[in-house]
Amino acid sequence: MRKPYDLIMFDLDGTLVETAPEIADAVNDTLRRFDLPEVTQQQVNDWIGHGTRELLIQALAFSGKTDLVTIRHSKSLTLIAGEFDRYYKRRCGSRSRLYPQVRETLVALRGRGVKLAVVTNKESRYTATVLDAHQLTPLFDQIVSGDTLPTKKPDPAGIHSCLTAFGVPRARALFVGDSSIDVATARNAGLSVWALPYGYNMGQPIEACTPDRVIADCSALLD
Ligand SMILES: O=C(O)COP(=O)(O)O
Repeated sequence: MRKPYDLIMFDLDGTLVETAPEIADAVNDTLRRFDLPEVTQQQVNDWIGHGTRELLIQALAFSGKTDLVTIRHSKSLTLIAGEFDRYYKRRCGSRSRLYPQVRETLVALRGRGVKLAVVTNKESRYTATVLDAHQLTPLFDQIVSGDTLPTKKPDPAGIHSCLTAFGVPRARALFVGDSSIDVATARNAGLSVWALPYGYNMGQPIEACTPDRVIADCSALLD
């Protein structure tokens, strides 16, 4: 069986799993708990990409009619983030779903001997919960979350750590994502990048960040 790449790295939110509905639920659980107005699903979609803590900070700033710096320095942020943590863990798996062709493609790629990794900005405790909720964990050889390394995407460190772990040269590796952050990460690592149009790209069409290919779904990785 043909093996076009030895290693394929995937973004998580908006690429493998549609996570935004339950993230919005957990954010709004938290806002209600602190008597703050709720935010919309579209706002949550557009805040995804920089990690879940950053998304919560955006929501608190919008809902509390204040700015991001004030929220970041607020004494209550630790308490609020702790409550969010509780709500999100409870919501994980409740309204998220795998995008079409994801599981079939991952299984088929593994069958061809391709190493598979997740490189996400989501914090590791949430990454693990989401992957476990969808029985995806055993399909990956390596998982790099937003707090695994000192830097997160678009820094290429996550990609570099996967290339090193499997001894794969850049030309034999591919990054697959849904956002300008993913495209920038791959470019920063000198890697090819394919993008999915159905995810979360901060309200912008994915074509705008010029990935090498836009694919309709993950099954294109098997062509
Ligand atoms: O948690 C986020 O905001 C982003 O996660 P992603 O890197 O998997 O898109």
